[in-house]
Amino acid sequence: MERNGSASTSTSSLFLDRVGEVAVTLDPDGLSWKPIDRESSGSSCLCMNYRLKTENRIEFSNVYAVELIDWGLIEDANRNSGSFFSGNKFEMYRFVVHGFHRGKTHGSPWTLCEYTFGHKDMLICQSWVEHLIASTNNDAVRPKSLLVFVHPLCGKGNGVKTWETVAPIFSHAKVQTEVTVTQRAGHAFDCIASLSHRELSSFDGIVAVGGDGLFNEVLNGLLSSRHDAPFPPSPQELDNKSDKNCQHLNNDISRAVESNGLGVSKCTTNNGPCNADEDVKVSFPNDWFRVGLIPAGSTDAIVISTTGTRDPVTSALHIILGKKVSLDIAQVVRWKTSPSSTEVPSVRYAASFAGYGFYGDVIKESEGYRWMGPKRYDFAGTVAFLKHRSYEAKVTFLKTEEQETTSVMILKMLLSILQM
Ligand SMILES: Nc1ncnc2c1ncn2[C@@H]1O[C@H](COP(=O)(O)OP(=O)(O)OP(=O)(O)O)[C@@H](O)[C@H]1O
Repeated sequence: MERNGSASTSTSSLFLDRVGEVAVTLDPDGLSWKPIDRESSGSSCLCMNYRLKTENRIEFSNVYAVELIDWGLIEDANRNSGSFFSGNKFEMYRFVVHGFHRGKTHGSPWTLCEYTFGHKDMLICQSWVEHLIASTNNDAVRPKSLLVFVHPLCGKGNGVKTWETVAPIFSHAKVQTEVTVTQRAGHAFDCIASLSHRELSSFDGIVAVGGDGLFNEVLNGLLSSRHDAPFPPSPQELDNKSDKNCQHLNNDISRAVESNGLGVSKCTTNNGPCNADEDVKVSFPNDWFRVGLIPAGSTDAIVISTTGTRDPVTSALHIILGKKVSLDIAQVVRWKTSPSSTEVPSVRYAASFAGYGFYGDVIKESEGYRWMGPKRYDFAGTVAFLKHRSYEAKVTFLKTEEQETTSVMILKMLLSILQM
């Protein structure tokens, strides 16, 4: 690798698979190469008097892995033409730059690409790999170890196949994955809920390969015992208190959330959580643990509202690059029905929607028709509709301390429309 005039740029002559010999240049933002056509120069191969053809380039922000691979073949674009590439000269040390092309708009899928470079000197290949890894790796944001749950029956039954398609992307990027193929509904929930804080903190995140239902299990498994915020006031409390008292209640809740330290894991280092078992407590939300979703379900509403496309490769790349997107989570609390009951309320979390009444019936009904694939929702919806049940609900809400926000105004308008 030769340094050019500028300290931040280096150039070497390497071989690029299916192209031939190229002059490769590394700059602060990416890697470019220009084919070297020695034949047309009519000079010896020691001379760098080459003709420049079209230039090619990949930005580091579009590289997800760089790997040194075995000694092996590099093909010339023109391998039957009897050019400088012949016989054993095809064999050399090689490294691969794994990248991708981003879609032009949000919601277009990202497509994979890879470039295999070679050189007869292994040290030169090694030096390129080291430089490229140093330029592309952002240890602070990329996950290193992930727990993966695959739902084999999701969508059209392609969960395992979907994982097999994206698994090589994780392995090229040296992201370790511990994979569980679910055996039953609730399997992922049970596994995650039963992990100790220490076990959970040994992973950078959890990935669901499936649909919204599996993601929901992952979310609930994570939050069921680790989101220790106080409960919102019960309907009874709301009924019994005046508006003013409710305001106090609301303030109490906010204070309790703050004093619980919600939002920070209690023991963290710059690189994430520390590992002294008794001191580790993983609580949510926090800014290091990730939850990812590789779409393979029937509706994939969560993926559509995040990456914008139902493409497993695009989601895998977002996860590997450590891309973050905030997701609103609703906490749904079902209160005890008898005033004397000492049972704690049952709590669930929802990421895409929480349904009561008709929606609940549709989902329950649709489970029996899973063999229909996504069409089961239309069928179950029609059946639930024809049953013509009615559902009772009362909606109450607390005002925030600030003046009424637009959303509260809209909610009020909606409520008054419903009451008409
Ligand atoms: N091995 C399994 N066998 C049966 N049910 C499972 C299994 N693993 C997970 N489940 C349950 O199946 C439900 C639906 O799964 P998932 O959301 O992955 O697929 P989907 O229903 O096809 O997609 P979507 O939710 O996007 O419509 C989940 O709520 C989950 O609890």
